[in-house]
Amino acid sequence: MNELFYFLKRLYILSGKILYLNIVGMVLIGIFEGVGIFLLIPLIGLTGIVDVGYDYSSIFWLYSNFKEMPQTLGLIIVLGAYAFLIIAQSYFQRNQSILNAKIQQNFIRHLREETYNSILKANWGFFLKKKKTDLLNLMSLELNRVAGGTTLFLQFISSLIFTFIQLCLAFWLSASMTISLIILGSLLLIFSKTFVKKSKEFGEDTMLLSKEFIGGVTDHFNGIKEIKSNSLEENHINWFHNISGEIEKNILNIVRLKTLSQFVYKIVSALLIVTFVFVAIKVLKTQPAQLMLIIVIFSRLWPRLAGIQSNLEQLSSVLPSFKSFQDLQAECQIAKELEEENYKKIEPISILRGIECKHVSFKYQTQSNYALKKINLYVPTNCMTAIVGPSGAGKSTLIDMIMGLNIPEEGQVLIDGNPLLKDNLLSLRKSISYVPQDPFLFNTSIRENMMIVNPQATEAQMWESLEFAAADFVKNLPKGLDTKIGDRGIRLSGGERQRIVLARAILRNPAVLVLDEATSSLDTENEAKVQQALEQLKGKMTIIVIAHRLSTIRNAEQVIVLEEGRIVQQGNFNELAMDKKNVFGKLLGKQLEVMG
Ligand SMILES: Nc1ncnc2c1ncn2[C@@H]1O[C@H](COP(=O)(O)OP(=O)(O)OP(=O)(O)O)[C@@H](O)[C@H]1O
Repeated sequence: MNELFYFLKRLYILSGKILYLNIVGMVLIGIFEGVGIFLLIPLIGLTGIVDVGYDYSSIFWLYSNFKEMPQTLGLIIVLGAYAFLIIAQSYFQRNQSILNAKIQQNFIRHLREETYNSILKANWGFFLKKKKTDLLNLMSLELNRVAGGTTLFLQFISSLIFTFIQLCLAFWLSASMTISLIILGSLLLIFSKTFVKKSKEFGEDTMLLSKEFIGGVTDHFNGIKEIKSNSLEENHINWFHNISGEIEKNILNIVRLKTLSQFVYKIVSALLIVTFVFVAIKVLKTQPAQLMLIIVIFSRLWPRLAGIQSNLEQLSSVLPSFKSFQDLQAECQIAKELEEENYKKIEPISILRGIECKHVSFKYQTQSNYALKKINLYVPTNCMTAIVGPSGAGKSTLIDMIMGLNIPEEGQVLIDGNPLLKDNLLSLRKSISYVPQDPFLFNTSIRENMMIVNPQATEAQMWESLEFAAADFVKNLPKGLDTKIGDRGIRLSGGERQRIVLARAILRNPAVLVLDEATSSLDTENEAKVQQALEQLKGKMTIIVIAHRLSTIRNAEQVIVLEEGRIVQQGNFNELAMDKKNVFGKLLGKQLEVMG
């Protein structure tokens, strides 16, 4: 129940006054409904049309006045009063529904924004641990379940208030009968405990299944090319068939449980009512009018109690979703890169001398071996530094370390001699443009993709960057900069995508340009063009390049050679190339062999 109280607290903080207003509305509706029901029988009785066989003077002060009135007038007044109560109740009910929706939507919007913000503001370590599709599932399906849970929760409060008011009125009419009713109601709620527990278990299953479903389907659609080209459709269709079956089974289990609890609940209530009526007539010698009241009390209160019990079950099945939000928020809090108020003040850092790694070691949480071991490295400002080495040597890990994504386990990263800490981490990233091997483009126009990094960029600046990145093919597209490029830029070739992302990186005019295999998909001609462009940047920008194709780094002022997480060589391209026996010489030798 912890998570429920946590969300109740959040609901209270976020809704404030509106929640009080809603509760007042609930109380009013409860009173109108209660009064309406309890007045109906005695009021009709006092008009004399029906003999209820009971004198209500003791409880209804109006009774004696009405007795003197002509029957028709009395009836009109009584029915008018009843109609007024119904109208007032419906009016408040409508407003309360709107208030409920406002509270629910406000809460969900905050929860959605708050979770999204805290996810985006978490550090890189958080994303290395998390499955993206789990986050997607949480932000879509689970959020909807939490939204449903908030509605249930408000309904639950409303049922409790209604029950309380009805019980007060019933108590006023007959204390002994109401006490017996409360005892019976409590017995029923205790008996519902097993159902509530089982509902929670099914709720957990629902959450796991939807996680698996979203994860699987997203993976399949992301890898659709591999699926189609390797004829893997059958495997995936089978997987989908199985998970759909499990989802169906889970839903049916929930419905079975819900209907079973309702079924048992109704039978037990009927038996209790029968016993209660028997005891009321035979033991307590209750009068017929009071018996009528008992039936009214039962008929109104029992469905509400059944509602509370079913609300409890449904709420329990949503609790796992509440809990996963609570856990995620706690995880994000731990992984937070910077305090909220400092986010707005981030300015790009100016690096005057260079970035240094001093005795840096790093290990991924899931690995037993160190990905980087005792790295000592200096990246001078406005020079080109290349990082080379065999696959898995730790090149990308090192770049992620320099960008402040990976935090060293030992050693330090220094910017102009100052340690890279939480305070200057985001400022450093503001001055970096990073181009990965598999560049990411948004499903929109080239123009919008470029403006994401620099919303103030002029058309001329955009063309200049595109030209710089040898992406002048954009000129020949029928819609030029306004060409829509599809999901992740699917309507462009790999090389075209790389050039646009490179142009985008340049448009940001960064102090540091990081290229991780950023020209691997380019043909020789375009690669040469990019080489020339990078050459122009030398002396104006710090460039860090990872490249398997060693021709790309021919002009680098410094080459760092990594092997199994260690720097094994360091120096200028030509110097390193001379020694044919070392790692760099061998890498170069192999590439020349392949090229013939
Ligand atoms: N997210 C991760 N979680 C766990 N281990 C990782 C992760 N990323 C990389 N590694 C491991 O760290 C080591 C270095 O990987 P890294 O990607 O830095 O190598 P690389 O030199 O860039 O390789 P490549 O040239 O193939 O891209 C490898 O052993 C790899 O398996």
